[in-house]
Amino acid sequence: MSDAPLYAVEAVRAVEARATVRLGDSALLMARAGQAAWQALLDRWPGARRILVACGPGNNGGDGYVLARHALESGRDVQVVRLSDHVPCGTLAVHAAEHYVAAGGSVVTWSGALPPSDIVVDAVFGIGFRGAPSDEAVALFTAIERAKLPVLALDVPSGVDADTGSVASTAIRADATIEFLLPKRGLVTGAALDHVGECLLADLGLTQTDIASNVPAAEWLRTASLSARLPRRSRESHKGRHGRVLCLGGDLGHGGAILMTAEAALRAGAGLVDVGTRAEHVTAMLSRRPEVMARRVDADDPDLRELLESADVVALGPGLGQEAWGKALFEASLASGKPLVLDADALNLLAAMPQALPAGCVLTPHPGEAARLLATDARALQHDRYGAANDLAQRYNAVVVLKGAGTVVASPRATSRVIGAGNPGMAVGGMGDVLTGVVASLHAQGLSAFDAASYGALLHAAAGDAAATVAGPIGLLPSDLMPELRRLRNVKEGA
Ligand SMILES: NC(=O)C1=CN([C@@H]2O[C@H](COP(=O)(O)OP(=O)(O)OC[C@H]3O[C@@H](n4cnc5c(N)ncnc54)[C@H](O)[C@@H]3O)[C@@H](O)[C@H]2O)[C@@H](O)CC1
Ligand SMILES: [K+]
Repeated sequence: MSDAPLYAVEAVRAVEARATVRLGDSALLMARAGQAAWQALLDRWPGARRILVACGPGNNGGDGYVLARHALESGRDVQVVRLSDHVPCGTLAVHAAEHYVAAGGSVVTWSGALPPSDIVVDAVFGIGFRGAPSDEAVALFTAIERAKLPVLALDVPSGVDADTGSVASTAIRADATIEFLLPKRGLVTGAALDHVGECLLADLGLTQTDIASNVPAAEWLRTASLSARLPRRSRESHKGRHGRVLCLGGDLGHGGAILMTAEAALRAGAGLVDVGTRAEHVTAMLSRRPEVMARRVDADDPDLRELLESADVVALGPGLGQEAWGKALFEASLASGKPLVLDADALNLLAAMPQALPAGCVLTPHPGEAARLLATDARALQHDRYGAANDLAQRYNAVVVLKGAGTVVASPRATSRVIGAGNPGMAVGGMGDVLTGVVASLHAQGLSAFDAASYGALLHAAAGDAAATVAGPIGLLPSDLMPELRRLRNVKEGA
């Protein structure tokens, strides 16, 4: 799969309105949605005989009634279940329900137990879902989950906010979700990823004119497009042409962090990599990775100034600590005016001492660090990852890589990007140190801060996916990514 534009719900509604006018029939999109969903169900679960369709009150429920009618007309045993207050409202949903009943379909009000079935179709809420589900809806969602049947969600798994990716306390977990019209940005990041299952798209016959002026809210980056985005090398190149990265960090007890950053910078193609760290770590680093130029640095050290001067990009933060030594390195780096990639304790120091950053900086916070920078809490921040990443990018006039499932990369001046790769095995200490090195490396090799952050995050996630294929995601180590970074960095465009 290649990169794809993603849309906000407001844009989806505008496009729907334009397509409806063009088609001259307000019911046609719903008819196509229900038909496409029925076809998707047949393709994936051809043996399903007993089909349970949970229908809500809005047009998502309307899509469910259309699917139910197709299933009925195909000779399946169909049951629509709805909550007592989920009587269809709105002309389209009312007509779809009437049509289903006229074809001989039955509807039962949910009484606390699910009728026997082979598959559940979730048509309770779509893009119109807001707030929290009622107690009755929570009980229905819980019963569906406990039934352990395959679930096909129509447009959006009910309980998920298609705009922000925020998930209600209880929400449908689908095996597959068939989105209608356009892919929605909320379904590819954060907690939503645990609910969508396989994502399918039915564009319902949209034309480019329907989409027209609706700009995408985000761009979804996929591994397949990675090789085309990375800098190439000419045959007559030399080490001075591929950027010099200075990695600063590794306070006592944390020397491994900055070594992983440095090694990742090399594996991602930087020509020269220096490390400024504690004297105690230098010998160990040189014996483990002699290609790294490791030196002791201290505050007000002429060596530190010299290192900063010769660097193209500074990777600052892994294992830095927040004591006097770390603070001195942090302050010297900011004063140098060099482009910085700030991670870990460099972000914590920035949160404690907010200040303007030099041009071309990248921040790589996990949700906890981002929450500290925005003076909020991580749970609240996770309810709107796009909003949080954008707020940070504006506040610091820097590129922001908000890590976590569906990493969001925001720039103060461009449409956000979301990483469509990565796996839960990457949730382990040290992965962020590797990411910092990769981003700094690509930045030093000439990519802009935004491209280095985006394609660096994609390269890192793709390397994590490749490494996880060896023996599964659990137990994956950051060092396992190193050979994969190298391999992916050398994949030829189009290969
Ligand atoms: N927008 C489009 O482009 C198209 C939309 N279609 C379908 O229509 C859906 C959107 O329809 P609607 O705008 O009617 O919205 P939904 O059907 O998603 O949900 C809105 C209904 O749910 C209720 N509701 C929302 N949050 C609730 C909560 N927390 N507790 C209880 N009730 C709640 C609302 O009061 C309203 O009755 C799409 O997701 C899609 O499935 C399709 O028919 C085809 C085209
Ligand atoms: K749904």
